[in-house]
Amino acid sequence: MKFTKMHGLGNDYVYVNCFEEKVENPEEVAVKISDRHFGVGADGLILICPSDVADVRMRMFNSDGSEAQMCGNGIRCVAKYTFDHGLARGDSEFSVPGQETFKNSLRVETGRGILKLGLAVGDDGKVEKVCVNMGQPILKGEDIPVALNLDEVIEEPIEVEGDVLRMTCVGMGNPHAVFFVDEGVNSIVLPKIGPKVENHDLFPERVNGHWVEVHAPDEFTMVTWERGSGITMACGTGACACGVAGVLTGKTERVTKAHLPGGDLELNWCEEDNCVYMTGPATEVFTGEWPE
Ligand SMILES: N[C@H](CCC[C@H](N)C(=O)O)C(=O)O
Repeated sequence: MKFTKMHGLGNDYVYVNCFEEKVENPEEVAVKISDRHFGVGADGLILICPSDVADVRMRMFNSDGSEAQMCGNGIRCVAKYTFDHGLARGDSEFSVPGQETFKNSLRVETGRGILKLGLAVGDDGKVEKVCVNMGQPILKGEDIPVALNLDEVIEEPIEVEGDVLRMTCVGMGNPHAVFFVDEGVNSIVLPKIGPKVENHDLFPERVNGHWVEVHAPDEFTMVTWERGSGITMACGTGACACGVAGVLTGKTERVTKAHLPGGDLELNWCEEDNCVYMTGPATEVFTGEWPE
């Protein structure tokens, strides 16, 4: 099975072009291929598949084999692969309301519907940066899902490891729990608190956890414990959830820069269409053959 290793800010996945390859049991392949000692090494597996309703379809599997509805860093790499490898032409325009316009765009079918994205193409004709319309944030507790009968989950108390933390929950197709910390994100012991949050009883489908330090109304730093993958260098859907949580809690504005361990993402929760726009890089590292 041919694969391409790509990453978005160090959130790295093994990508398989399913226009050419067939992956029988992606859940099992994801676990084996993600192993950083006995496999290729990645945060998971992403399949780029034909679609009847968009240019391509993305299926995303965490390193524990669980399938997720969306992946922000992943969809930027799917767009880059699709354009660079000629799976689709991407020759229609894309614009962020009141902001920049991209002359190349693609539509990707995901677990949360069809998402549109703009491509910034370099002089070499390859995609360098992608602006994704990530859709509208999901705020109602039961839709995120989190077992709280609330229309919005903002700074709600949750007991973790004997401590009471204040949690803001946002869905981006997948579930996110956001914790604002005053003492700085370097104080967070992710291997200890991450799994407790991921598997907390309040989350029927588990959850991605993020700890956020706000520096200014337009800038924050975040660290992540991902559902199904643990600590990652970046989480695109998570960054969007943190950007939305910042507005809901009055801690940040709608346009923010997120600093993640692997680099920065530009976020804009657009008032005009209530959609979250995320802009960041996508990188192709190497290709290879997986023996099975
Ligand atoms: N672990 C996530 C999927 C990957 C999300 C992340 N890598 C991103 O860039 O959005 C989940 O199970 O919901």
